Amino acid sequence: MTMTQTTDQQEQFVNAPETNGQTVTTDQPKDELSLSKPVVHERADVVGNKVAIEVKDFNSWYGNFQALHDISMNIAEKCVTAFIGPSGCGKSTFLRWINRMNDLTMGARAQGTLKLHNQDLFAPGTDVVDLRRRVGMVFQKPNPFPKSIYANVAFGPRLHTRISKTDLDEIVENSLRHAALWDEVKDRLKQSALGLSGGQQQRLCIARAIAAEPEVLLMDEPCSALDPKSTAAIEELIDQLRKEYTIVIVTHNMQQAARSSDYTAFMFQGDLIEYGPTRQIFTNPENEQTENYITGRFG
Ligand SMILES: Nc1ncnc2c1ncn2[C@@H]1O[C@H](COP(=O)(O)OP(=O)(O)OP(=O)(O)O)[C@@H](O)[C@H]1O
Repeated sequence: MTMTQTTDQQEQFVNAPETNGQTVTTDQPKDELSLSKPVVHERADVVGNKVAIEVKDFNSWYGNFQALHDISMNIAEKCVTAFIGPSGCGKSTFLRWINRMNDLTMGARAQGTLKLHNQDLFAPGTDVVDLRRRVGMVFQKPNPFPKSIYANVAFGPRLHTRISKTDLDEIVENSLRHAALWDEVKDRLKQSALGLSGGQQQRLCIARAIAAEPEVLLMDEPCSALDPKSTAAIEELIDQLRKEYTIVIVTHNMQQAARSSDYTAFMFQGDLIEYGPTRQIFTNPENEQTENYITGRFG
């Protein structure tokens, strides 16, 4: 993997990239919607919040195909940041670098700066297993292990620490409570997680991520496989979790982004087009592409 190290410190402002000569051309066709210039935010979208994740001049490729172009942004601590944009624009690719899941993808490589709480995620010697504990991930399709409900939640703590049964019981209960699932499963902790409904399985996956005491929770379309009631439960949960965790969510659901997030990033064909407070993006976007997308004119 090629990484360019930079020594830049955290900046208390957000930069969306310009389409200057640095942007590498992809083989992806760009239609007329991409012709308007990406907005440059000069300042302050996360002012008032600490920066959890710092991204600077971040590029990513799959083989020769460039999937991300010069992404520069700060992601606020203990806030919800939503990534929106049409299919294939690079949302998941970006998310999967934050805990280096893309290390596992053949041909994936990245260049640029990505820091979590000022720690370079690509610095030599980075403990990727620990990074994935610090940056938990919840996927589109609930993916509980074929184990008991208890064992699913206990999995991370057992992996990372030597822990007594009493302490583990406490972590399991707390995590399930945090994930708003305890009352529904407390009498069947030893039963298979696969017997839970889809919505319950997704909350179990969130409990499993929380049990490892992460700093960041990544959620890649966490509700797209769920019914409206389960979706509402997850959104309510996100609202609770934002008090303790930095949450980065990818969603195709505009209402969900508008309801659940503090900041929204709009991406198109690998570029970060616009980024700012969710209210501003949804009520007064600066870029016509953003407006076209959120009003459903494409995507
Ligand atoms: N493993 C891979 N190998 C090659 N190309 C890939 C791979 N994964 C993604 N891509 C390409 O990278 C680009 C960005 O994909 P990505 O999945 O990040 O988009 P996305 O915005 O999350 O899309 P969606 O909303 O459909 O999930 C797409 O053109 C996609 O085809």
